[in-house]
Amino acid sequence: MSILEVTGLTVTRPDGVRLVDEVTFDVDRAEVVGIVGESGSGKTMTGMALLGLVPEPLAVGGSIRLNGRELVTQSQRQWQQTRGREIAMVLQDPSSALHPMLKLGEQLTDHLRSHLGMRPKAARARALELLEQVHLPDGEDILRRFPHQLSGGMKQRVAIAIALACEPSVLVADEVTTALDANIRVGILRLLDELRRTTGMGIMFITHDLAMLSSFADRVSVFRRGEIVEQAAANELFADPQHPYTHELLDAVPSIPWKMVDLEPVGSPGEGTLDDD
Ligand SMILES: Nc1ncnc2c1ncn2[C@@H]1O[C@H](COP(=O)(O)OP(=O)(O)OP(=O)(O)O)[C@@H](O)[C@H]1O
Repeated sequence: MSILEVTGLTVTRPDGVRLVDEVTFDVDRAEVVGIVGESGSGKTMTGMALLGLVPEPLAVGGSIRLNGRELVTQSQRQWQQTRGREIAMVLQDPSSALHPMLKLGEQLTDHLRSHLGMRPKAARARALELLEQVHLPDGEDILRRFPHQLSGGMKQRVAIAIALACEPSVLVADEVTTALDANIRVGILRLLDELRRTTGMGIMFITHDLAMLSSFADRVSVFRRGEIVEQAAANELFADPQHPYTHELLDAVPSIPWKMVDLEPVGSPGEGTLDDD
């Protein structure tokens, strides 16, 4: 059974315009589902709907079942329980997940204390464990730093560590590599690839970069104007795209460099886990 089943999801403006229009897809355990499409096609809005974060006065309809439980009809209080615990999100700008004036140690342990009710000592130990899980060496040192003292790639790893804290079943990763340099981007992809294997977490990976999905995603959904126009296993989609819009997207990619990147295990020689810039 899929851990996440989205059926006929809609996000509608008060004037009746649908920003997300009858979207249906699912995510299995340890699976990466790529969501691709042009700017404004409803990718982020779909991700926001999965976390109960669609702003008023927009209305959400359809069904989102997570681990068999319906989310669309739940109360704000229930959403607060679901967010972070069962489903988490990482965004393009890691700074949005981090308070600029607080040391990372404080932020990580506060998060663990408030979400899991951990005591200070246990929260600190868990924070170090999480930093190790995202391959940030010298966790003690990281915990003493402020966000601005880390590179973009390191900050994104910390944001991922925070997202992992409550061991969510699904991670929504929205353009998480877009702001990063190419080599650091590969490091983050390898990390996510490792995490889904080791934790069983499903990943909904939103990107405008179809090429990137060729070596990373198991399945791909192509969004256009709020709708899914094509949905297929990644290898099928790249080998034999069906929809004219998918052809258009593929034609816009000069080559598929990522196809050549066989994702190696994280921490393998040459990756450089400490991606300071
Ligand atoms: N708060 C809002 N109220 C009304 N419309 C909105 C709101 N936020 C976004 N939209 C509109 O919803 C549509 C879908 O936006 P969304 O951000 O989901 O697109 P996207 O595919 O993620 O694009 P991008 O790749 O640029 O992030 C767009 O037309 C956008 O203008």
